[in-house]
Amino acid sequence: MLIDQHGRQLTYLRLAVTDRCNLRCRYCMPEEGIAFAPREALLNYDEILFLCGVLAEMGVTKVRLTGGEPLVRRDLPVLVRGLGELFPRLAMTTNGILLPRYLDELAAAGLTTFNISLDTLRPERFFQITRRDNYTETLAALDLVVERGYRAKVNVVVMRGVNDDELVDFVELTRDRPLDVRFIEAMPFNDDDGNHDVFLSYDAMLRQLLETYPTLEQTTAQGGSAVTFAVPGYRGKVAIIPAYSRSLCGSCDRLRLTPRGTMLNCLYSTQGLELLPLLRAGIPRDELEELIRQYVHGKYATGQETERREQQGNVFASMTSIGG
Ligand SMILES: Nc1nc2c(ncn2[C@@H]2O[C@H](COP(=O)(O)OP(=O)(O)OP(=O)(O)O)[C@@H](O)[C@H]2O)c(=O)[nH]1
Ligand SMILES: C[S@@+](CC[C@H](N)C(=O)[O-])C[C@H]1O[C@@H](n2cnc3c(N)ncnc32)[C@H](O)[C@@H]1O
Ligand code: SF4
Ligand code: SF4
Repeated sequence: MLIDQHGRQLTYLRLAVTDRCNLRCRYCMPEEGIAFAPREALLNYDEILFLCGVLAEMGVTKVRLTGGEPLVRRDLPVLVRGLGELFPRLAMTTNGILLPRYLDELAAAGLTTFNISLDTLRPERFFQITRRDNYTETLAALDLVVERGYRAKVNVVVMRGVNDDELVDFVELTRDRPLDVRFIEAMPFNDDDGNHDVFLSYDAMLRQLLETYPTLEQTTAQGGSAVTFAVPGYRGKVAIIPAYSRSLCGSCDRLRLTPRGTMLNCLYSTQGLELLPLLRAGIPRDELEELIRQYVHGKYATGQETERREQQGNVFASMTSIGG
């Protein structure tokens, strides 16, 4: 089992398979992109599956594919088939653009839970936020996933003065559809990303929701990445993710693997365990397991503590290097 020094068991791996993306969301990546990893700097599928086999034996039961945009990595369904043999729970976070093309193959491989990122329901605003013109495709992906009966969540990064006038429109999506709409705090990850300027806190979002929906009920105890609510009578749920406030760290069960093969024990970690060179040097499995065990054990109590102890200046050019 993977247990940290605070007694939390880590059972959930967020696997970022690429740092590339077909969008350029302003809160995530600079317009010109970043210095993307060349192919040889990425973990290949054999390496990913080997590592995942080790982690499955150490108690990881759930994997979420993320990125960058996971669906731009070539032959992704091949990887998903391999992961499907290792883990009972497989999920993906995606911008949806390529999802209709791969949905059947992914579902056959065991992937039936999709978090789709969509920050606005207005086409012209979609272009302003993502710098690309794919509103129709993203919406079509969401419709398709719901129509096929798969579990779907909609991720909305809320930005003050940009899309914070759309919270009610998003909640209304849950009236007749079994969707979770999740409002996410915009997380600053370096000094230049502009996310401080548009930040709207968990508390401010909740206040805004209660003005229109005074009967909003909290439906979960705190846990996972979100606090979940429901409007009585609506089919779906509404949630808020305190990505920056970090109020849910006490029950954190997450471990991350970056596209370049670095293990991170927190979203706010910058000094991870670099596994790619170790794998390529042929590290014996028992030594690898011991290193992972020690690294996980050192996980700090909160994201704030991780940030305080580890971050030195602008380390990440983009959220795509971490996977969110
Ligand atoms: N602070 C913090 N934020 C997180 C963490 N995991 C996810 N988030 C935030 O939540 C956003 C949405 O994450 P998703 O990729 O949809 O995954 P998830 O919320 O873990 O999804 P579930 O498995 O459905 O709970 C991310 O972009 C982050 O901003 C976490 O461990 N810590
Ligand atoms: C990095 S993306 C990768 C997966 C996929 N490309 C997508 O957008 O769904 C994962 C999640 O992180 C969120 N995200 C990216 N940058 C963020 C930021 N600065 N603050 C909060 N969430 C962010 C995205 O909205 C998305 O829901
Ligand atoms: S949030 Fe997702 S879709 Fe948007 S740029 Fe980042 S990786 Fe791409
Ligand atoms: S900030 Fe770090 S410790 Fe807190 S929930 Fe996120 S990954 Fe876990």
